[in-house]
Amino acid sequence: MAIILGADDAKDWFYKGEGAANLVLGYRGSSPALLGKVLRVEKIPKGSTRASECEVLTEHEKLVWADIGEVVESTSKKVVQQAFVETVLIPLLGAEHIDGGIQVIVSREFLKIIEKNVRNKRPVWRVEAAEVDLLCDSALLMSDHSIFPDGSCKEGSCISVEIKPKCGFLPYSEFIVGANAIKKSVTRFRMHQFLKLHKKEVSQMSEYDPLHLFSGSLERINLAIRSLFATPQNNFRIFSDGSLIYGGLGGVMDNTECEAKQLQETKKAAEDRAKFLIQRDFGIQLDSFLELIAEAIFKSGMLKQLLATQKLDVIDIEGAIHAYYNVICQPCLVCKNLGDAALLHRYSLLHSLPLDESLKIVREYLTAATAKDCSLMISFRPKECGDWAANCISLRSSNKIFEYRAYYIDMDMKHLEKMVYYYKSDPESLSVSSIIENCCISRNVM
Ligand SMILES: O=P(O)(O)O[C@@H]1[C@@H](OP(=O)(O)O)[C@H](OP(=O)(O)O)[C@H](O)[C@H](OP(=O)(O)O)[C@H]1OP(=O)(O)O
Ligand SMILES: Nc1ncnc2c1ncn2[C@@H]1O[C@H](COP(=O)(O)OP(=O)(O)OP(=O)(O)O)[C@@H](O)[C@H]1O
Ligand SMILES: [Zn+2]
Repeated sequence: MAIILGADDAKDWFYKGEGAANLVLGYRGSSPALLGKVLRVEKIPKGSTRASECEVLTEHEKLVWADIGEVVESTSKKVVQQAFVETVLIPLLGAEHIDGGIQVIVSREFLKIIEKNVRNKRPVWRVEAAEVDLLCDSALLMSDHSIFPDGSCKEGSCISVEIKPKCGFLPYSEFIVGANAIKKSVTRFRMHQFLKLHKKEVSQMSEYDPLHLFSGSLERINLAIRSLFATPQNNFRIFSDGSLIYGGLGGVMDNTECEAKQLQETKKAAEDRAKFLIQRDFGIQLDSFLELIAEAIFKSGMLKQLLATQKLDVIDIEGAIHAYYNVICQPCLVCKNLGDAALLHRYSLLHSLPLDESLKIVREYLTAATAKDCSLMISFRPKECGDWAANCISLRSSNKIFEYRAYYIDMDMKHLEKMVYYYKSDPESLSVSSIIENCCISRNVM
């Protein structure tokens, strides 16, 4: 029977977290069909007039995603998203770690009450940026990946982590112009860190280096996990029995308006609490827990598949943007403003590609963009007895065995029109990072 959530159901849902585009709610009611589930509700930027419920694929997007079948004719964005996961992502990432979820019907009254109930739990900057999209008539119901699903997890025995790994490789495209060559040696994540610091969105640079996490080397993965713990920002969270115990709720942990001392104290308190719960529930030290996470990432092979999907972005946005203009059949605004004849010649090769090749470049660029922005959730519980299974890890440092479950979350299809934003947002972070980097090199402080 189809699940329909109305006004009376709203009290059973509580704020669990959010990203830029969705609000995620946990369930505390008594319906067996909803226990252990989360509800992912779409948001809309404040002041936006876009009726997201009605917005399906544009004519150009239909061309790009023609391979995903009749769904391109669908009148529901949700159906298209589901088909994107099934037809595009599962073949690339494997079905084992993907939970597509199901769409459930939600009434406008339900959404209105939810919006009101969760407002004071949300970070202020998220409230100012976006609100629940009241025009949406459905939401995504999926398993809560911060807990084990079978209910056999006794209280205090499940600890999970969420990691947003971001882009794990350096681009090497021939279409990257000389002035942007820094992209080939400094990760996009690091450049964004400079930009975020400059804009005061974070109070310090992250120590995390995606190249370590994606390296395939257990030693470097360990290093990456330690850095994520040291500077979690919006890239790392820890949950105990589904409740957040470490990392920022709904956004970055840093609050740059806080006094540095206060920030340090808050961080230290969260760190102490995480250490305490890990010791109490798993009987291991923080160091061993971080090692457990690294082992699970290494063993699952998830980042290998994720990296391969990210690398579908072969020619970088500096190449793909020209294919985008081919797809939308408009004069290329990049080439239009270019005075360099050699560059114009290089890009003219892209403009002379047949349409199906341009479509492929754009489709793969957008697929890679999803893979660069998704997260992993890995939950752990001690394995007390029973058979050794493939998803078990024997922790050398503590002589204990743990079971893990790992999932990708946030697999949303990126809009075609975002290609222009990707192209335009590049120079901003490039200019900030190269200025700061040059300045640091000359002062020898890097
Ligand atoms: O552009 P990026 O790399 O900063 O990624 C955006 C993320 O910023 P981040 O750097 O992870 O803090 C951003 O995350 P936050 O809002 O910063 O938590 C979103 O995930 C955004 O995706 P969308 O707008 O929901 O489609 C992300 O946009 P996409 O680039 O993935 O489209
Ligand atoms: N299936 C799940 N189980 C448990 N928690 C979840 C699940 N899905 C999402 N969450 C929590 O909700 C938060 C927001 O979800 P999600 O990343 O899907 O939002 P988003 O708006 O699409 O993110 P982004 O900013 O990357 O676009 C996550 O960071 C995570 O903490
Ligand atoms: Zn062009």
